[in-house]
Amino acid sequence: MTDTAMEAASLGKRFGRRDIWALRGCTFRLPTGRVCAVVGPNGAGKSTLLAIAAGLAAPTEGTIEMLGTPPASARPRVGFVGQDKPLYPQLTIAEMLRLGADLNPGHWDTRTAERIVADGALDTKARIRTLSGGQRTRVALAIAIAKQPELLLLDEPMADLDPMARHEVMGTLMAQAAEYGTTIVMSSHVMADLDGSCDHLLLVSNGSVRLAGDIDELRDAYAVVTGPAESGDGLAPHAVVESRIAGRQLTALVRTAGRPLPERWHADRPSLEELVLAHLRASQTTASISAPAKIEDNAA
Ligand SMILES: Nc1ncnc2c1ncn2[C@@H]1O[C@H](COP(=O)(O)OP(=O)(O)OP(=O)(O)O)[C@@H](O)[C@H]1O
Repeated sequence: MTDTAMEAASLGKRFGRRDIWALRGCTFRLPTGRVCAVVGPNGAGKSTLLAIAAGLAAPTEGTIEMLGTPPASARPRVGFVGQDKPLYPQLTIAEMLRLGADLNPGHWDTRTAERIVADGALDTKARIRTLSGGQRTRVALAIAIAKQPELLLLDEPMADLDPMARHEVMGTLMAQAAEYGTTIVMSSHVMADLDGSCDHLLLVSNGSVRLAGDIDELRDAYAVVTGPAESGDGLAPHAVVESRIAGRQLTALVRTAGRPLPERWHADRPSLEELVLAHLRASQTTASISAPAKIEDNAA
């Protein structure tokens, strides 16, 4: 047994021969038993990372291990739902679930699969090709979860779901994590889906990991500070990730790492969204970072 769900070292992926990298120099470690949000703008490299983790694409350079082994050998212990929700359109839902059972002998929980489908009020006689995007997502999730994986990789699982279905599916995922200790790694653009549900963050931008670690620890290590614009120099000992001036007031995200701030500054613990947005804006104007803003949870 390993306590590491996913570990990458200098991971890189280049598509084609052009010198354009979808991922480059990604080093991080994700412990088991966590619900990890993979966040980043369009084209950041999230899907590429999840496809490599699922064993569906090979890295160009560097290494990645899933549950202590290469992705291909971890596959029986990993459930993956990609953005395109690969299902057989000509099969009915019932036939699709039976196929899932046949492909996962000894690793299949029929009741869970049927419950997740029933929660969406789906008719199991309906053919996959007649389902909406959100209904397909539900069937794909039912299959991935019924496989009883140790690790679930989900690429934007909420994208096609309406707000009520989102809430309900997130509840199913959290129950799975709590009951079986399943590690969940999911990408999303919707911070509201992630805040309060995820306890670990992997922030990817331009193919690099900008921030990684336990969300509570990250929020403790940073502060949103406000104060008079002319006293901005007083922040100098701290790493300023991003700062903005509105009128006479300066607002900044700083990495305090527990060190006290000058008294004239008002400091608040950042929300997950504030942490993410400040790092993303800073990654687009790297000049505004006065010290390395990236902290690793536990760099290998
Ligand atoms: N099969 C491919 N061939 C060539 N380039 C690719 C391929 N797949 C991805 N890319 C490129 O790699 C980069 C990262 O893409 P990726 O799909 O991983 O981003 P993403 O973070 O998942 O984006 P989104 O949030 O829009 O889904 C993009 O520039 C994309 O154009």
